[in-house]
Amino acid sequence: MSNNNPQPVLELRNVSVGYESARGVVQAVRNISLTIYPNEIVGLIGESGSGKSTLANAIMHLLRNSAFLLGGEVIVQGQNVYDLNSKELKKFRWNRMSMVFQSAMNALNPVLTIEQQIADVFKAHRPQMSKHEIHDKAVSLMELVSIHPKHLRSYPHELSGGMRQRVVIAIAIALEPDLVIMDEPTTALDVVVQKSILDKIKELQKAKGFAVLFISHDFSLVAELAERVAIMYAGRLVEVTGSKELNLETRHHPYTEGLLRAIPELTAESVTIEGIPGNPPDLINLPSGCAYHPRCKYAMESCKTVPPVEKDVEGRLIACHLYTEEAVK
Ligand SMILES: Nc1ncnc2c1ncn2[C@@H]1O[C@H](COP(=O)(O)OP(=O)(O)OP(=O)(O)O)[C@@H](O)[C@H]1O
Ligand code: NI
Repeated sequence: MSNNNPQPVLELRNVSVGYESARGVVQAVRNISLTIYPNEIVGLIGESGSGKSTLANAIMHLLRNSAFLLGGEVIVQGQNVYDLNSKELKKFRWNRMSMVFQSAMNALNPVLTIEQQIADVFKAHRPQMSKHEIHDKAVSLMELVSIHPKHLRSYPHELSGGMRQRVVIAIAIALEPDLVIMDEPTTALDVVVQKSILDKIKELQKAKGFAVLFISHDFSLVAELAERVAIMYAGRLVEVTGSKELNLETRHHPYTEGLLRAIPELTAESVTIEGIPGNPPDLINLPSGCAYHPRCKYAMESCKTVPPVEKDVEGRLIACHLYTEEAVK
């Protein structure tokens, strides 16, 4: 890697997260390392339960209740997030990094107008701003996400799902953070609205220059939006690839390949969905070796015993014995 690479916006170094449970510690995130540079949109995908939201909460230092950081470092703009005290953390969040939570559009406060909810962000983080300045900011934020400013006086229930989601995105970028994590921001919306929100995210990202970690379980959506895609299985990253390479002509991790085969082929005359046989594993009792081996059609002896480490395969990072020298021998 060259020396003139800019400082990463986000650096995850061997991040692991656990949940205390009656059955023991559920290790939902295992040893994840990932770097995101300024202006990048990186997708994070994986089946339900693979640990995507847990990782997002860990980045925001918002692990709650039974969840805790088991190990590793989260570095945002050069700052280790876990070195901040709670006062510093409050400042850091929303100013430097923000998050659009899973089903956030239903989390807007039903008894406050949109303007009150936008204003709350500025009141909390920019106490020196006057009411007039805050109002002007609220108007320009609404314009930024293409909602008529008259809706500042509306209550959430008076807006469509797509508009509410735009409001939530406006709030997330209100303080111009460097990193915005979006956890399934379009899942509950119909395809047309989804598309318009994706276009809006791209447009805002270009205009404001923040980096995005975009979480989804929809491969085609992520491939369209992100330049790079990280694929998660049972708490681990199994592959990090350029989205242009997300096709079956390129060699991938078998899990990535399975996900790609599961996408309906829209260009073909008939729609075929292969799907991946088997179920996601029990995180307390993970299969030995590579956690994917019981579902993998290429599984070899070594896959049952030796956990694969990430290897550079033609510019992609893949953790699979198919690509390690040991297996090639
Ligand atoms: N409070 C909890 N206690 C114990 N285990 C939990 C708890 N919350 C989540 N988990 C475990 O952590 C794993 C990861 O959950 P997480 O919500 O991060 O997955 P996800 O990839 O975001 O899934 P989805 O696509 O459904 O949002 C789950 O498989 C679940 O078993
Ligand atoms: Ni989730």
